[in-house]
Amino acid sequence: MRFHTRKWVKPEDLNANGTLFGGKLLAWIDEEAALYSIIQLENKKVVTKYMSEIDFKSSAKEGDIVEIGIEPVKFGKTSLVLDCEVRNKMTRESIIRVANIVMVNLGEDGEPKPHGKTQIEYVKDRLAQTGH
Ligand SMILES: CCCCCCCCCCCCCCCC(=O)SCCNC(=O)CCNC(=O)[C@H](O)C(C)(C)COP(=O)(O)OP(=O)(O)OC[C@H]1O[C@@H](n2cnc3c(N)ncnc32)[C@H](O)[C@@H]1OP(=O)(O)O
Repeated sequence: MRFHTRKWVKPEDLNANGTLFGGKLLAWIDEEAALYSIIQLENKKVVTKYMSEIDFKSSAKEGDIVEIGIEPVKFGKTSLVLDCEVRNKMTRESIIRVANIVMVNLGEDGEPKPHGKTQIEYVKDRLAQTGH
């Protein structure tokens, strides 16, 4: 799994217990999954359809740096299924794992639309194909 994004845990991200608020972490995961899908599917109309069991394994505290990892599990017809893990950058301890996040590719009408993708694509290869 590649850990693309880092976040710094700030005072506004904390719960009453003084640790990272779970809802904030889920918002970061949702945004990461959406951005990953937008880039892979080359469409900005992508929505989150489903998230599997959410397992908070450990917490993070103010000042910690967490990193968000994501990898595709399956390219469906209109969907892209992702696996996501967030871990503490210093200790590498896993904080949360969401094994199945289903993102759906939409057309202009807001209905699911086949994305035509079957595997990960890298931006550098896309640029090479267009002669950049
Ligand atoms: C470069 C440009 C920059 C642009 C800069 C943009 C910036 C961007 C910033 C970030 C942005 C953040 C964005 C966050 C993302 C949201 O927060 S999205 C908001 C929350 N989500 C929603 O509102 C979605 C509400 N749900 C719906 O609208 C409808 O359920 C949907 C998604 C259109 C799907 O409709 P449906 O009738 O269920 O469709 P259906 O054809 O049955 O299924 C579609 C696919 O989903 C799968 N599926 C359906 N139900 C399930 C289920 N329960 N479990 C598993 N899979 C399922 C199906 O198997 C199917 O997959 P495929 O076999 O085709 O691959």
